[in-house]
Amino acid sequence: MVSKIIGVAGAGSWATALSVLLAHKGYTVRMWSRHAALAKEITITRENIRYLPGVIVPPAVEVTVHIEEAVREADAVVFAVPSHAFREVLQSALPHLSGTGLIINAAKGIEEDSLRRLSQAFAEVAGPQALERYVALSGPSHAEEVGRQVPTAVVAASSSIKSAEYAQDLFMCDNFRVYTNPDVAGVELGGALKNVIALGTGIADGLGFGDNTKAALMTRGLAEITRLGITLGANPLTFGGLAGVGDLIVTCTSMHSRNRRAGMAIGRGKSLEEALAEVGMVVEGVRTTRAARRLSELYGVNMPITEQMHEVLFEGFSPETAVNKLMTRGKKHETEEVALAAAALGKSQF
Ligand SMILES: NC(=O)C1=CN([C@@H]2O[C@H](COP(=O)(O)OP(=O)(O)OC[C@H]3O[C@@H](n4cnc5c(N)ncnc54)[C@H](O)[C@@H]3O)[C@@H](O)[C@H]2O)C=CC1
Ligand SMILES: O=C(CO)COP(=O)(O)O
Repeated sequence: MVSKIIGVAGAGSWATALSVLLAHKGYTVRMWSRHAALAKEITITRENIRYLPGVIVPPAVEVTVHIEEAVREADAVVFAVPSHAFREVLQSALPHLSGTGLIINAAKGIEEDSLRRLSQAFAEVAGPQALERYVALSGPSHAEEVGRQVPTAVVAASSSIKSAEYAQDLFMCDNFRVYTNPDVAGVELGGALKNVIALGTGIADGLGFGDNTKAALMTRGLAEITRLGITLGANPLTFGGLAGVGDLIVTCTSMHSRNRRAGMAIGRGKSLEEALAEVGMVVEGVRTTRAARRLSELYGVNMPITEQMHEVLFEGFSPETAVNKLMTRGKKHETEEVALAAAALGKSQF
């Protein structure tokens, strides 16, 4: 059974692409924008020119500035706001949500202060019993391509297989294939941590390095993502899936990636602030670099690329110095540290 009215919290590129997809599937979509001007513009022009130009927004997508209107009658609500806004937006929506509808979170990040994954933030706000209605939607899926109906595959993760399958049915269509996965931690960590590596590959591109460098960063990036993930209780197999290596590939190589584009600007000599202004949309990897570095320290997980990203973004080191430090680290055995993390599996308190 699928729902007829879907609320969407957010009106950026991902919220718009998902709203369009859901409208094409025949649902009524109620999208919430915090900006009245944007809501009005989309309603009149049927296009989100600022965030997703060139994609027609069907009449079945209604735009409102009142979150209660977007979620009140909804059978399921999709959250597609930046991860740092998720908790706050959820809190404002919560009193108006039905007690039974599905909550699908499409944001990719880790809370910077609490170090919580977004399902953990959700449980704190809505109560742990509500987690069975929570689904994390992740995987390689740039809004610009989903908006053009380019074939795309993603993953819906939930502790409840029923909820994951409900989300699968909700989104699945000829050009949007949805897999389910019970490993919420792995799916959330894969989706968040790949953004740090994408900033790094962007910097490498901006510096004028080649494909060898990119492949090295992606592969060793996946190794450190997997190490942290395993330590935090994720299933190692998830990192070989769509929310792991799949999203890492697309974000590190795509011209659409906001994280990669911000990295490229930094590699070409721009400051972080200049790079963020140039991209003009949320660059999740910046906050996630801080969170991931703190998690790596807290849990004693070696994450050299994340460490260097932190030095470049926040400690004033040059990208060239970071590359040099990574290349001249002590000799390593390729799989040793992942094996150690796997051996410690089950010991995490997080
Ligand atoms: N753009 C994409 O292709 C994809 C994005 N995502 C994830 O979706 C989330 C949203 O990303 P985008 O749509 O790209 O961002 P965006 O920058 O295109 O849009 C962000 C939207 O959130 C609103 N917003 C910003 N701060 C807010 C706050 N404090 N409270 C409420 N609303 C706020 C903005 O006004 C805007 O409407 C991120 O976590 C991102 O990683 C996931 C998959 C694909
Ligand atoms: O997560 C994404 C694609 O799967 C979007 O990545 P960016 O935020 O870097 O554009």
